[in-house]
Amino acid sequence: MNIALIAHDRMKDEMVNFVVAYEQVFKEHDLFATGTTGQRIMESTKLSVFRYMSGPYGGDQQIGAMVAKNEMDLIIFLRDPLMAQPHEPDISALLRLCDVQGIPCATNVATAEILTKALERGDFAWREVVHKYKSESGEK
Ligand SMILES: O=C(CO)COP(=O)(O)O
Repeated sequence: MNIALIAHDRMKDEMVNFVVAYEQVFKEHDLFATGTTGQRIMESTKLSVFRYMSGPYGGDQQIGAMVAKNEMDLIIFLRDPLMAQPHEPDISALLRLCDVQGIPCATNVATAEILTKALERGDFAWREVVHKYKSESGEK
């Protein structure tokens, strides 16, 4: 599965602690992140993370492009609910695209934990059908 990990600055410690706790689950998957979040995760784990640009410089939009193409299977996006972000339109756009494509998206750690346990249990197997269809149909 393709999984995106994104955290705003005041949420980054929480993200790192979460990913460390579930490293054994995440190591079975392809991980993507915005720039700084990905760097922090790689510094604290043995995981390899494909890093897009930092969020304010377009990273949310780059991940959004994958979501638009139905290539992302799960998003964990620990948003800061108490601080306005300069790139709020990009954040809203990413969340909107998750709803367009029906992609599970956790915006707090409690939801992230439930979705990660579901991932571990194999509840995301339905996404393999999407990947298979896309590769067989040549859909871009
Ligand atoms: O701003 C972000 C998401 O909106 C996160 O970006 P960084 O991971 O580069 O800090």
